[in-house]
Amino acid sequence: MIVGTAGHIDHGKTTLIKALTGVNTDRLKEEQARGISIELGYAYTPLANGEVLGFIDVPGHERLVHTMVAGASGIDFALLVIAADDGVMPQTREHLEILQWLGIGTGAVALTKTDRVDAARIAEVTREIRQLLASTGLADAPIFAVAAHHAQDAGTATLRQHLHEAAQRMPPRRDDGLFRLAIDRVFTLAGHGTVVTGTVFSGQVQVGDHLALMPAGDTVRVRSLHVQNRPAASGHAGQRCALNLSGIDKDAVKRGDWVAAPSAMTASTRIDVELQLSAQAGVTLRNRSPLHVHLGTLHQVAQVALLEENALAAGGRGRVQLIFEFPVCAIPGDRFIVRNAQANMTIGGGHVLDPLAPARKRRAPERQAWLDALQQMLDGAGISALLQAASPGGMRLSMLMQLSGLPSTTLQLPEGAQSIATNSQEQDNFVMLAAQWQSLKTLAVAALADFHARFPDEQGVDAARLRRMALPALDNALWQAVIGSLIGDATIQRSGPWLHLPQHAVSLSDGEQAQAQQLLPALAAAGFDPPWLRALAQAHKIPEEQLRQLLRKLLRQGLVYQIERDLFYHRDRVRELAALVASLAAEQNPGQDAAAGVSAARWRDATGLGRKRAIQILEFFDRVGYTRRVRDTHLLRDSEVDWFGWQENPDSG
Ligand SMILES: Nc1nc2c(ncn2[C@@H]2O[C@H](COP(=O)(O)OP(=O)(O)OP(=O)(O)O)[C@@H](O)[C@H]2O)c(=O)[nH]1
Repeated sequence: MIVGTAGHIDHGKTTLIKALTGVNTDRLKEEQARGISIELGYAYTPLANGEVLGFIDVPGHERLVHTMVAGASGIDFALLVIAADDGVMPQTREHLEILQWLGIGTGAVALTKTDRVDAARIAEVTREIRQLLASTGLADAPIFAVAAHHAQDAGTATLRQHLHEAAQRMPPRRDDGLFRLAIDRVFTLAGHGTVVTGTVFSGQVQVGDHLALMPAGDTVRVRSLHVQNRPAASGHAGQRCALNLSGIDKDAVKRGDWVAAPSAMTASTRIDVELQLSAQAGVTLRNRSPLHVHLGTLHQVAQVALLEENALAAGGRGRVQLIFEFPVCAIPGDRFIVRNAQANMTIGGGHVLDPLAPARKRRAPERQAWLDALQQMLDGAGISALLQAASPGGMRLSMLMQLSGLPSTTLQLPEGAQSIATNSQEQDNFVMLAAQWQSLKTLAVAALADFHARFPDEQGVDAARLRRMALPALDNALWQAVIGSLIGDATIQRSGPWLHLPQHAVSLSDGEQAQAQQLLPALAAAGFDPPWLRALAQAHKIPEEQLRQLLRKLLRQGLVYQIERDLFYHRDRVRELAALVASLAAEQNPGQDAAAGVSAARWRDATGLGRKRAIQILEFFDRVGYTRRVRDTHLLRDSEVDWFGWQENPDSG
C-alpha cells in the first residue's frame, strides 16, 4: 500500500512521516533551510507480514499544488494532515478536493500539533473536520490526534498501528494488465546510469524487460529494479518501483513520462474526456479556454474543445476534447484534475474516454457513439461495447489492447467475436463481431455482382478497385482478408488479376484454345507496337468478329489488355510499359518529394513509338488508374496499389 499525505503548508506532514517511519523526507538543502517541502518525499517502513509500507510526502505550499497532484496520482490511501491550531485551511480543502477527483476514497485524518491546543479546541476542529469530510469519499475516515514532534507520542503510535493494519488488509491489485508506471522522479546513480521512480499503475515488470519510454517512444531495458526501496526481481501494480534503465539518458526523461509495455500506449496531442467542473470554483469553460491538466504525473497546459454544448458552466459535467501542445499518453478511465489558466485554483476533474481523439468531426454522432461505447466499457460492459461501435470493420487487436489496458493473453473476446488474421503486420489481427465479418463479405459480393451488371464484358475487377467501389475507407489488409476468405470458400473466384463471381467465368472452346495458342505468342513478339485487329485477323486467318470475341475473352482472363477499341497488347508488354513509366518518373524526380510522372514527349522518345500511339498507351494507364494526367504530365498514383492485379497473382495466365 502507498500512503500519501495531503494538507495545508506547515501543518506537520513531514514531521508526522518522520515520526511514523524515522525518515526525514525533506532531503533538499533548501527544504531544510526553509522548513518547507518543495519536492515529493518518500519513506518506507517494514510491516509485520514482511511487506513494506510506502509513504509519499507532498508539499503543502499553494504554489506547489502541481507537485502534490503528481504525488497523489500514485497513492491508494490518503493521510490528510490538519493542524489543530489552524484548523481547516485553503490547501486542506484543495488537496481534499484533488483526492476526490482522483478517486482516492480510503484514508485517515491526522490532527497534528495537538500539544499546542486545549481539549476544547481539539473538539472544535474535530467537528469542523467531520463537516468538511461529510460529503466526500472520506466521510468515515478515522481522525487521530497526534503531537508528532514529541517522541513517544501515543497518538502517533495509534495512527501507525492503524496504517499498518490497513496496509495488511488491503487486497492486492490486479496485475494482469499491460505494464505502465507513471514517472515522478528521474536521477542518475553513479555507476548505474538512469533511474526512474514511480507507482506501477498496472501490470508487472521484470528485470530484463524491454519497455517503451512514452510519449517519446524510445526503447529502454530494465537493468535492475527496486520495489518499495528494496532490490527485487519484479514489481507489480500498486507498488512503488525504481527502475534502472539502460538505453536512455537522464536528460531524455522527465516527470510526467511513462515507462510502459511496448505498444501499451500511443502518444497523442488530443484526448477526449468526461469533465466535471466544481461548483465552488465558479469557472465556465468555452472553446479554446486554456487549462492546466494534471494526468498521472504529467502537468501540461491544454486547450478545451467542447464536444456537446458551447459552454460548460461551473458545476456542469460534459465531454470535452483536451488539445495539448505536446503529445501525452493515457488510457480510458485514467483520472485527471484541471486547474484554471492562472494555475492557482483546482476547478474540476474527470476521466479519460478516448486517448487517441481525432481533430476533425469530433462532435459527429459517430464520435459520440464511440465515446458512449468507451464509457460503457469503463462501466463494466467489457470490450463488447467497443466492438459493437467499431463498425464496419472492427478494430485492430493492438488498439483493443490499448483501450482496455489488457494484454492479448488476458483479453477475453466476447461471444460472437472473432479474430481475423491479415498478412500486413504480424499478430495484429482485426477483431470484430461475427455479424460484422459476415456483412463485410456480403458487401463485397454485392459490389462484385453490381460490377458484373454494369460491365458485363469485363472478366472482373481487381481487388483494389472493388474496395473503392464497396468500402473505400476500409483498411486494405482487412479487405484482402475479406477477399481471401471469399475465394477460400469459393463464393468468388480469381482469374488472373480479376475477381469475379463463379458464374461469370470465361471458358474457351477447343478451337478458341488453339487459336489463342498462336495468337498470344504473336502478340507478345509484336512488342510495344502490335498490329490492329484487322491485320491480326488477316495474318491468322480468323474472321474479324470471331477474333474480336476471342480477344475479349482473353482480356477477361487478364492475358491481354485493350489499349484502343481494336488494339490489344500482350499482358507482358503492358507490364514492361508500366515499369518503364515508373522508371522514367523516378528519373525525372529522384527524390520522390513531389508527385512523379512522365511527360508525353519524354514517353514517346523512350518508347520509340509514334506520338499518337504513345499517347494512347498513356491514356490507357490513366484509365486504369495507374497514372493521372495533369496538363502534359502523367503522374504515378499510389505505388502501393496493385492497379493491374499483378502482385496478387504474378504467375497467372
Ligand atoms: N508543536 C508541534 N509542532 C509541530 C508538530 N508537527 C509539526 N510541527 C512543527 O510545524 C512546522 C511545520 O512542520 P512540517 O512537518 O515541516 O510541515 P509540513 O506540513 O510538512 O510543511 P510543508 O510540507 O512545507 O507543507 C515545523 O516547525 C514542525 O516542527 C506537532 O505535532 N507539534
